[in-house]
Amino acid sequence: MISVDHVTKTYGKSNKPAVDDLTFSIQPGEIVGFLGPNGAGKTTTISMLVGITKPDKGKITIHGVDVLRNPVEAKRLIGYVPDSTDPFVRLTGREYVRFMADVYGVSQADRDKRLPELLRTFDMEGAFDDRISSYSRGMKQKVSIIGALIHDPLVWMLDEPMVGLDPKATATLKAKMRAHCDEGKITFFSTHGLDVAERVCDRVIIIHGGRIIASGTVEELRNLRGEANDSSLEKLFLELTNG
Ligand SMILES: Nc1ncnc2c1ncn2[C@@H]1O[C@H](COP(=O)(O)OP(=O)(O)OP(=O)(O)O)[C@@H](O)[C@H]1O
Repeated sequence: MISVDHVTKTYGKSNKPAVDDLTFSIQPGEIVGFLGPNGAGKTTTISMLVGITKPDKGKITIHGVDVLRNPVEAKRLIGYVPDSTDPFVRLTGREYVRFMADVYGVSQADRDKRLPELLRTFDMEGAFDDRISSYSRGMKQKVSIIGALIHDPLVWMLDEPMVGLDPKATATLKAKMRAHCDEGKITFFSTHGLDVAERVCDRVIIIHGGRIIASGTVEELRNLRGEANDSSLEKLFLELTNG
């Protein structure tokens, strides 16, 4: 389970928190979509969940491990796809994934087992020895995903993972997310793709101005708004975020 308990973060001298008293939990087996307009606080939240950004207040635990007190143990549980792979452009795809496998202490046997399958499913066999700087946006995203999954983490934290992916890769990722969570594991991902969120998520959390404004299944959000059964997540989202 992921537990986020009254977490607040204000950057620098800003007088407005980027994330303001956030509380939510995610249960094993759930795919949870994190939605919100630009600047709502999604990346800041994910960055705190993976232990990169330190909250000013509050507590985050991943399967009972406190992200601030036991950062290394917490990071072992997480596969993180950041919203940018830019720092790694000088490496080849293979060097980057090897680096990630080294960081997480993945055995050679596990690499040999997982890597061919990941390369095949994301169609990256041909370009794996090219430099990341030569990759398209979608190929960068795929290599970032492969690097995040090479240690077979229990919890996937994906910051806008579908950006740049073609329809086949998007479908592949969605299927992998479902299979992962059907084993009782967790996927938490941010997205602006409301159609994708509606189809793949067990639950969505909507953040606006650093605060959660809605959380639940699409069905529950419809009931909350008194909407008809065929009301889309896009319609609900626009209504909720327009005040
Ligand atoms: N490093 C930073 N320093 C100062 N302010 C920041 C920093 N990162 C984010 N912010 C501010 O915090 C707020 C939340 O930003 P964040 O990137 O978390 O939003 P987001 O929901 O991920 O947005 P988007 O959908 O555009 O990616 C914004 O007002 C942003 O300007």
